[in-house]
Amino acid sequence: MTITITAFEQSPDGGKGLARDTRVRWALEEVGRSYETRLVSLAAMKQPAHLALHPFGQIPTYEEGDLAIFETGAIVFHIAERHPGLLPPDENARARAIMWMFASLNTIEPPILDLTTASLVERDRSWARERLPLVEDRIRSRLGPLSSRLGDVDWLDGTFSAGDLLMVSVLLRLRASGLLDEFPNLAAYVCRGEARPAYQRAFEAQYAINCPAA
Ligand SMILES: N[C@@H](CCC(=O)N[C@@H](CSCc1ccc([N+](=O)[O-])cc1)C(=O)NCC(=O)O)C(=O)O
Repeated sequence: MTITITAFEQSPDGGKGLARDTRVRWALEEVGRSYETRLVSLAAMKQPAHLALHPFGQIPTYEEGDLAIFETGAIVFHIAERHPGLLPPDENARARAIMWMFASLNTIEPPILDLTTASLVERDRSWARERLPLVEDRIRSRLGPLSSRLGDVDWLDGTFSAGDLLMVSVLLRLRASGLLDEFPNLAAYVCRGEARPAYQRAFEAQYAINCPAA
């Protein structure tokens, strides 16, 4: 059955691959599944047709037959459960890969999202300059243990998994801040993820939408 995802008609990042449809594209490319993309404008996201699919009026969503789901982590997990290549067959290794999926979204991403808020949404507030270093230090308090745990291996738990896909995707958003460079093994880990042919196909697909002339 055809898989259809939704993505920004024009991504606010101009095609840098930071919007969450890239994570779903990457997962589908890793398992070799083709998919269609329905592009949605910011206005259309808030209209009944899309809200019926995504109660919060966002992207991405995932449709296949009579299944329709939202929430990137759930979509990636759904893809990983139904196709080999993103979760190991060994039960304990599979549980650890799922652990890293949750860790990326629940432990690592929240302070990174807070940095986006602090540096973009709140930057003109009187207290913004005072708050920013606190936000950055909360990110460092997560990156430090993650860096130590990764050490000098390629992936978080043996072979590449959906846990790495989501962790690399979360860390990618930090690159512009310079914080990632304070942890060279994490910066190298992100580059390893970006070097994967599946990621490159996913990136090119979203880039082609946002920069068709290029
Ligand atoms: N928890 C949900 C969050 C989904 C979400 O935040 N979607 C964003 C796009 S990806 C987040 C995102 C947006 C923009 C950039 N960027 O760099 O420009 C990066 C990431 C969205 O639809 N925003 C429109 C809205 O909320 O009205 C999930 O993981 O699926």
